[in-house]
Amino acid sequence: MVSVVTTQAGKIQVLTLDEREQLLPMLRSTQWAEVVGRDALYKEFIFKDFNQAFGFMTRVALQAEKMDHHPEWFNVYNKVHITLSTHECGGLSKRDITLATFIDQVSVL
Ligand SMILES: C[C@H](O)[C@H](O)[C@H]1CNC2=NC(N)=NC(=O)C2=N1
Repeated sequence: MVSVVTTQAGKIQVLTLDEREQLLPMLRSTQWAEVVGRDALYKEFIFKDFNQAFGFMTRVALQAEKMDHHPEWFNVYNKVHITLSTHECGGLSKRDITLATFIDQVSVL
C-alpha cells in the first residue's frame, strides 16, 4: 500500500514517521527528549554561570531570528530549558531539527 502524502505548497509540514525514524535518533543521542503529550523536543542545558548561559541564549536568539523559528525557553542562573516545536503546523518540523542541531553546536562553544 503506497501512502500518498499531499504537501501544501510552501506550508511547513510536520515530520513524517520515516523522517522521525531518520532524524530523531541523532538528537536523542545528545539528550533531546520527546515531550509527553505534545509533539515537541525538550532539553536542559547547564552552564558554568549565568554569563555563559546568557551568551548561549544570545547565539541561539540570533539564529532563531535568522531562521524565523524560535524556541520556547526558560532560564534561571546557569540553566536553560529549551522546548522546540513548530506552531504553524502544531508539531515537529524540519525547522526544529535544524534549530536543535544548531543549538547543540553552540552549546559547547
Ligand atoms: C510570523 C512569523 O514568521 C511566524 O510566527 C514564525 C515565528 N517563529 C516561529 N517559531 C516556531 N517555533 N514556530 C513557528 O511556527 C514560528 N513561526
